[in-house]
Amino acid sequence: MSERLRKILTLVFVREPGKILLGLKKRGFGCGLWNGFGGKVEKNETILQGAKRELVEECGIQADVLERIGLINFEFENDPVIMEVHVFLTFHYIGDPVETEEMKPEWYKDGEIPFNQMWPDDKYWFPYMLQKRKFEAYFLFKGMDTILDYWIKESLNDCCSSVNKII
Ligand SMILES: Nc1ncnc2c1[nH]c(=O)n2[C@H]1C[C@H](O)[C@@H](COP(=O)(O)OP(=O)(O)OP(=O)(O)O)O1
Repeated sequence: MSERLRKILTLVFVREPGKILLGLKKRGFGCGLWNGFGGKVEKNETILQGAKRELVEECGIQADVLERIGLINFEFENDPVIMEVHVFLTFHYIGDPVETEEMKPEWYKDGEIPFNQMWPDDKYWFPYMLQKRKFEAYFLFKGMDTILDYWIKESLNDCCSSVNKII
């Protein structure tokens, strides 16, 4: 089997009944798009620790309990790197969201999520996340805007990555 490089990332959604906290990415990958809060997992931390750290860093919110709700693998055409994104959810958090150098947070009603200003894959898997249905998904992208292939299934294994090499 050929060696694949995996980038492990987190993505956290803070919820209130009927509402979700999104952040407008102000720089870097996904700049100008609304998303949850997260980023690369560092070498000295677990995926869960990385998720909690990024949530504090990006919007000042502390969440002691995060529920792992989804796992999404992203591939880009002609790119050997697989992005493995671990999606978490919480209704229990401490603090008010604050704008940071990286993200501008804003609450959205479940029915008013700005999918036209989000990653194109989000509209496929958000319904699972919003309904607390665990899911796994795969998306093959051409560039940043075009989805060439994808699948979603309603289940989530306990095991994390089949990492050959984490970058
Ligand atoms: N296609 C798609 N849909 C939904 N969400 C995402 C993607 N691609 C993604 O990368 N993401 C998510 C996964 C992460 O939460 C962020 C990207 O993290 P990034 O900003 O690259 O990581 P940081 O560690 O914060 O980066 P620095 O700017 O600090 O270097 O988007």
